[in-house]
Amino acid sequence: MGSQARIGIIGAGGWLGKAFSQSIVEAGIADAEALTLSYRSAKPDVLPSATWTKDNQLLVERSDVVIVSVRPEDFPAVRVSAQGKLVISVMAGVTLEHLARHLQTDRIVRSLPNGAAEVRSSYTPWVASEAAGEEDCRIAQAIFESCGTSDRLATEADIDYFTGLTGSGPAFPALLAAAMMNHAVARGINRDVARRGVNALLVGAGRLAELRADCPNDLVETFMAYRGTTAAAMDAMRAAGIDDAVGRGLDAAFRKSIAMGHADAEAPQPTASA
Ligand SMILES: NC(=O)C1=CN([C@@H]2O[C@H](COP(=O)(O)OP(=O)(O)OC[C@H]3O[C@@H](n4cnc5c(N)ncnc54)[C@H](O)[C@@H]3O)[C@@H](O)[C@H]2O)C=CC1
Ligand SMILES: O=C(O)[C@@H]1CCC=N1
Repeated sequence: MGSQARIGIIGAGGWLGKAFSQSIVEAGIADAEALTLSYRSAKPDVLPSATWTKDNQLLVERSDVVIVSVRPEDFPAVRVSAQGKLVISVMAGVTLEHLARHLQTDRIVRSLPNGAAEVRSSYTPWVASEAAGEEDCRIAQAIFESCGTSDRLATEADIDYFTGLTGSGPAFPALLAAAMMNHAVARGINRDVARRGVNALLVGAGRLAELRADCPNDLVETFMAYRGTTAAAMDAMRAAGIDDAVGRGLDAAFRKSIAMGHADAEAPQPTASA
């Protein structure tokens, strides 16, 4: 398919759809002219030389690869036949089996990027259906790596697990940062100063992790070794159950992803295409 791959993105006006459409062009996987992008209400004002449409069946017909990037609850209303096409889903909880049945193709890649795709720093795990060939997997991986890093996983259950671990993952440092900011403000620290300080440490911690490429446990141990303020804080956080809280959160995300897949299986079959 090379640089002239014809790629369609259903839901290209959204957070991930917009990020992928831009990163695909930036990485030279497809020219903007080879992209067909769909939206539901207002036409986005990015990539003006791509073809923008509200007609998802037209999008499929104009594309060799179709990326589905609508919210899971909006997927049943996407009534298209993608027979013979490679479909790449980024939707949480929608199984390979449901994708194949609903979109009428057996060439499927199910993936789970994260919101850092917007800054080309997603981590995107993925699995492929049996009928997806080597070239299908190659282009899928190139698309994922246009906005970060990626790994092919062994099983679909692993995708359900990674949905919480890395798909939802950027929310968790944000949750920690929000708790820190709330604590600072409750102590009477000026809100803007607290926001700048906490945002800066979030970015700094990310850059440190990128530079050192350590296992997170090693970074924690480096701080613990001072036996100073940081160790006092982390000992107190662990005693309060931070490891247990994180484990419970990841288990809840895994269960939710599996439950979304079961809800799909029980959903009524689509009756029409286009
Ligand atoms: N945002 C995130 O951090 C992550 C999201 N995901 C998954 O990616 C998918 C998209 O998520 P976001 O981009 O965050 O959601 P979003 O709500 O920003 O984007 C979805 C877009 O799809 C459009 N849409 C809905 N039905 C449509 C239709 N029939 N035709 C054309 N466009 C339609 C909506 O108007 C919206 O612009 C979801 O399924 C989500 O589970 C996966 C990993 C991370
Ligand atoms: O919360 C969600 O369902 C989506 C999938 C992973 C991140 N956002």
